[in-house]
Amino acid sequence: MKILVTGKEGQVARCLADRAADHPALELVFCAREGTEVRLDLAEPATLRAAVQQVRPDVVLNAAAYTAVDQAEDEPELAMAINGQAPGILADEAAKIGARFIQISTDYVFNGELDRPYLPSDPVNPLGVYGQTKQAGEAAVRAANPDHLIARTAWVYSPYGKNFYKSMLRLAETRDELSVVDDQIGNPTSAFEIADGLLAICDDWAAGGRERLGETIHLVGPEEMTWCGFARKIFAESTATGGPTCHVNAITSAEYPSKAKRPRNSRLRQPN
Ligand SMILES: NC(=O)C1=CN([C@@H]2O[C@H](COP(=O)(O)OP(=O)(O)OC[C@H]3O[C@@H](n4cnc5c(N)ncnc54)[C@H](OP(=O)(O)O)[C@@H]3O)[C@@H](O)[C@H]2O)C=CC1
Ligand SMILES: Cc1cn([C@H]2C[C@H](O)[C@@H](COP(=O)(O)OP(=O)(O)O[C@H]3O[C@@H](C)C(=O)[C@@H](O)[C@H]3O)O2)c(=O)[nH]c1=O
Ligand SMILES: [Mg+2]
Repeated sequence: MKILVTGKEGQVARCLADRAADHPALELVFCAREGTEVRLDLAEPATLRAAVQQVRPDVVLNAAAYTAVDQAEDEPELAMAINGQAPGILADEAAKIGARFIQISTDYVFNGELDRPYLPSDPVNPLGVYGQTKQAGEAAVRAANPDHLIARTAWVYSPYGKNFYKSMLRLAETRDELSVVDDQIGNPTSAFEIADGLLAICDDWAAGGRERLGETIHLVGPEEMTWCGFARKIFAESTATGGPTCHVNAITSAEYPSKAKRPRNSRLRQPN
């Protein structure tokens, strides 16, 4: 089964590539703005339709996105084109050739006011531009292609790209103290867990199954903690392996001003 993956250097895309060898029934074709045989720019609709027509996959997996949460507040139109509109165009082109569509979405579609982990059925109400654009992307995919899977994840870390885990270790090289917010709680998620979860579903599809088709699921790591707790865990592990460490001060979100407001409660749960 051929899977067209958007993005190549992103965290999830790199982990999908690393895991591909464990899934002999799946052939992954990566496309990005540059450096790939098939060129795809989510901000250029013509390249989306052309990429799907050129590769003619069985599944399109959209692993690329505009992920700069604060910067999105300053360029909402570009973020909306990439996260809100492009997924619908790709899902529509996939539908035209009978291909299924996988969209990755985020905890930031919720406002975080609920006092329990969010279920897929809970209403969305994003606080910032990034979340609004990802919500629009979800809606566009549902409307364009009934054979979709929307997998919401959160707080992604990996050895690749930019993420909180790598930022903490990098900052610790030059600092012996950091202040990290302790009033936002969520589920840190390894990009490898996301890759494994999505590829297991694709294996089912390749074998003729319809697992999770038409569903919105929550695919996150098993533990819940605050960003401050996550930072302390990162340094505890780093210390144990002789890596850099750092003292972590707990602060409130009000003490860490940022352009975009983040949800207080980002926890996601999958009911079954
Ligand atoms: N990171 C996180 O904490 C979370 C991420 N998600 C979602 O998971 C998915 C994967 O995220 P993650 O792997 O962390 O993302 P990354 O930020 O690591 O990578 C994003 C990728 O998207 C590509 N991209 C950005 N703009 C375009 C464009 N116009 N055309 C083509 N490609 C583009 C980037 O390419 P380039 O290298 O060229 O810039 C990059 O490869 C996304 O849908 C994201 O919204 C959900 C929850 C949490
Ligand atoms: C670097 C740093 C961050 N923080 C805070 C800011 C923020 O609230 C939190 C995490 O920082 P980040 O920059 O990783 O936050 P952010 O980029 O908002 O992370 C989000 O990215 C998008 C793509 C998602 O979809 C979300 O699930 C989530 O992972 O930690 C500190 O308190 N101290 C620090 O020194
Ligand atoms: Mg960030």
